[in-house]
Amino acid sequence: MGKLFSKGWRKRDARVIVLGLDFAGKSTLLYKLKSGQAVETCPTVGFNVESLRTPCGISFTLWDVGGQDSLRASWPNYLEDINTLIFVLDSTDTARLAEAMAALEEALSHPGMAGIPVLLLANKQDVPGALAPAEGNPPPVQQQLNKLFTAIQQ
Ligand SMILES: Nc1nc2c(ncn2[C@@H]2O[C@H](COP(=O)(O)OP(=O)(O)OP(=O)(O)O)[C@@H](O)[C@H]2O)c(=O)[nH]1
Ligand SMILES: [Mg+2]
Repeated sequence: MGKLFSKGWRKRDARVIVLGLDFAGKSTLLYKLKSGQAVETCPTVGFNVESLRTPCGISFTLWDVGGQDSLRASWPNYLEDINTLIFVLDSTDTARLAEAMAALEEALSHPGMAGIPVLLLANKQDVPGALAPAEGNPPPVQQQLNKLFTAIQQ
């Protein structure tokens, strides 16, 4: 341990990346976690980043990356050396569910994602008509995920 410190080693905060299609609610989540309040957002061009600390004292850096179609080509750049991926899904946007799953699949195929925990956040559950996590038989989101994880394991 002494050797590590003498070489200038320092524990860095966990790096958490938030991805998802445009309008999914990523920036809203970031600023809600940062300030505890709902803030008005604009579409993100590039990224927003904030340092956060959990109530039990764990520090982490949350990177919120723009989700517009034209920005998704840059996502791989954010997936190097990360600790967790949060993928935000707009549960009201059934028309783009397949597109969201394809974007998640693409992100998961990045070599840096091997062994990295992923949280899929089904956002906007307050909106009437939002896809519920257990809706349908099997639920549409679960169905898409099953397909996705089967494809990844092959
Ligand atoms: N009803 C409801 N609206 C939400 C929720 N989360 C976000 N929104 C709204 O969804 C819209 C888009 O939110 P953003 O946080 O800007 O979306 P984003 O994922 O950052 O979008 P990009 O930056 O374009 O990738 C805004 O009008 C938010 O107020 C939620 O949980 N419920
Ligand atoms: Mg945003």
